[in-house]
Amino acid sequence: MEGVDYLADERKKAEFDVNEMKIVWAGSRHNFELSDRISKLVANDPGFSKEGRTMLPRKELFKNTLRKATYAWKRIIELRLSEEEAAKLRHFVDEPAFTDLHWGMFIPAIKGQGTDEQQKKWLPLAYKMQIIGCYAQTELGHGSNVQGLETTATFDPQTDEFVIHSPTLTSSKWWPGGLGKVSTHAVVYARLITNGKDYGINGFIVQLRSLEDHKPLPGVTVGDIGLKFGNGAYNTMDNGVLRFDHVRIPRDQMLMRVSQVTREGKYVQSDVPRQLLYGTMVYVRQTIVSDASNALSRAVCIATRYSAVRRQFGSQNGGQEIQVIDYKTQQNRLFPLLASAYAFRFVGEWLKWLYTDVTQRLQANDFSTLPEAHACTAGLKSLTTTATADGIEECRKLCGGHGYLCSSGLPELFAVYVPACTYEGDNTVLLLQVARFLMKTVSQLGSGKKPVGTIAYMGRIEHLMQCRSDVKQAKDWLKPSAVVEAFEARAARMSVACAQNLSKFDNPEEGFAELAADLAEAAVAHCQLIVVSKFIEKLQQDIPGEGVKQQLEVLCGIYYLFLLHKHQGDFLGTGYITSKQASLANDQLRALYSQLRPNAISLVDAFNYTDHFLDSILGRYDGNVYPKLYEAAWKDPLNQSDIADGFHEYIRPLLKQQLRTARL
Ligand SMILES: CCCCCCCCCCCCCCCC(=O)SCCNC(=O)CCNC(=O)[C@H](O)C(C)(C)COP(=O)(O)OP(=O)(O)OC[C@H]1O[C@@H](n2cnc3c(N)ncnc32)[C@H](O)[C@@H]1OP(=O)(O)O
Ligand SMILES: Cc1cc2nc3c(=O)[nH]c(=O)nc-3n(C[C@H](O)[C@H](O)[C@H](O)COP(=O)(O)OP(=O)(O)OC[C@H]3O[C@@H](n4cnc5c(N)ncnc54)[C@H](O)[C@@H]3O)c2cc1C
Repeated sequence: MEGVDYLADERKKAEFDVNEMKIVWAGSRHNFELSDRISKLVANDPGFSKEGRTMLPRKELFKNTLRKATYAWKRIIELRLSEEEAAKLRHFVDEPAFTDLHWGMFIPAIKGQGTDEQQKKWLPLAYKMQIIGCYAQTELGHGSNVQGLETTATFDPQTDEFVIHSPTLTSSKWWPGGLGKVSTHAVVYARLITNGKDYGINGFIVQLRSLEDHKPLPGVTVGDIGLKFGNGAYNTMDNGVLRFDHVRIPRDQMLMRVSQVTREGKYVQSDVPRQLLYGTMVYVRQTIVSDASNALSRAVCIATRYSAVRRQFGSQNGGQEIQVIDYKTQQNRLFPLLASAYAFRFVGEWLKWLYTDVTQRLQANDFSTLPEAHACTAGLKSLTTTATADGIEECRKLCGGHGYLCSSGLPELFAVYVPACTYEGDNTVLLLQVARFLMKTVSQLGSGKKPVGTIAYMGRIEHLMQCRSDVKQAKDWLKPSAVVEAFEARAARMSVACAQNLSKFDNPEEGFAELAADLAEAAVAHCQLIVVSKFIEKLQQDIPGEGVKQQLEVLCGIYYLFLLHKHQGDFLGTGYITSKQASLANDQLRALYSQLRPNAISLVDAFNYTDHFLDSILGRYDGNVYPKLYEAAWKDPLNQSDIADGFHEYIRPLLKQQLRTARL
């Protein structure tokens, strides 16, 4: 029945002010009002309908994305939206498109690595979308190993130009989003060669297509790399292949903030560290961490609502069966994901602050916090995307058979999200970057250099190596100091153990390679400590709204106790807790699940998602699942006729043959 709220009883159980929680989730009242207004604007505009998206063949799907992206731009201009509003609008349109890379990587690369003059020349064109750009770094042969890229940019002093060339098959650019069919320009990463010397990787702005007829320029070969995982999903994006045959560009299209080539061909390294070349990746990793909570909360919202609607077993005296959300096993799989969505939200907020801080310092030529910013963005990108991709898949399973239907929204969400574990740095490769940072920190302990920021706990290494948990009863696990010390001691001990093992090798690089799996685990422990600490710090702020802080305390407890339970081996193995204390943690975790249960639906309502954005029958706000699933099935193209296409060619002859066989 339309208009009935099947989840109304659940909503009545809430023990907190949902509207205030919406503001906490959004980060501020301003952010809430912005998201609320723009998400409704998109949801109410038929131009942004998602109807039938997963059924479209690739060419139509892609054209539909072009239409939507152009329509979004038209609305942005008509409504005179600010940059912030426009970004929100693209987010709620919810379809990966070339515009993600244009706004998310091409423009930031020019901003971060271009000189003032280069920014003045290129940014206005890009802001008006008079040129469309992408970020062309990865090649067929190398992605993670950026220093191994093979494309060359050789300076020709005769003409004051760079010659961009793809010398081998493996040097073909491969993967850049927006490259295949749309971009007119790219920031291309290539080996800078001048006076016969190779100075390593640098960025260059290269025009790829004519601004008149969109044909590839002479010497440029460009196309799409082919169909990717999942129906619809990331296939709305034209990830591309690109080859250069001695393509010439003016010298001033080398991005020259980090290093320059003079008119005479002299290479000049400015006092800016070379690592700034990787700055766009630091920026995007930070945005990916914020985005993880968006994706995970979507999946959790769907699975939580459906778990309250769905009933199986346990009917007594002809009464209703049990809501599957009341099974402790369901809670043990679902509630930690709900808690993780909130945890990632807050750590994302903090990371944004850290990134803004490091950017301001860089502008003032203070590069001291760059290594920590790199370690935090790399590590948290790895941690949150791995947990989110796994979490979306778990939510699909939590929805049983119906979760496997595209109309649940979960298969597409998973297919769109899962490459986040690979793009912008493979998650294992990134953990090893964190491990290098940790090993460097441990090796410098005692040198007088005081560890600061997220690594400050290492400054108390002597205490952390020998302290023991003083938890005596389950509720002691609710004390923030007990928890932070547990996570600090675990991370510190795992790092020190790795450092001790490394010191047994004559060649440190050989040791690092041999111990890589242990090092990655130490990096995970360090990153989990960051997330837990930032959640606890959030709770120390003044949080208005009846019951809001209490709910966040429950979520925070579930987040860290679930981690403690899952990684019990680390905590026990490093000797910080006893098995009795581990078991008390588990008792407390179960108690928290019971506290969360009546609030579960309202906690996902606090995400404030429209049905358009969720795009899930199982996650509908009103819980009206069964009639809508039934209705949707009949919209499948297979159901356009009672008799299937192909009946006369294939089914009928088969049946006839069986008839003949039967007669024999
Ligand atoms: C449904 C709706 C859809 C919308 C939703 C939108 C979502 C949002 C869109 C996203 C859409 C996808 C967009 C994908 C776009 C790509 O995927 S672009 C390509 C990204 N590629 C990568 O990330 C490659 C990964 N590899 C790397 O980052 C580096 O090469 C590695 C692994 C760090 C190795 O670097 P290396 O220089 O070879 O080696 P290393 O000696 O380890 O490092 C040298 C020094 O630099 C430092 N360093 C390394 N990296 C950095 C750095 N980044 N910063 C600072 N220092 C660094 C090291 O710490 C080291 O320092 P020291 O110890 O010497 O002091
Ligand atoms: C959907 C999508 C969009 C993308 N968009 C862009 C884009 O816009 N622009 C762009 O330039 N690129 C883009 N990429 C490319 C992406 O950045 C790379 O694929 C990514 O950086 C991983 O590199 P790789 O493919 O070389 O993986 P590989 O490094 O080949 O990884 C293969 C395996 O080897 C392991 N491995 C590699 N090195 C090490 C090591 N040192 N130690 C231990 N294990 C290791 C990895 O963990 C992994 O399991 C995109 C990729 C995808 C999937």
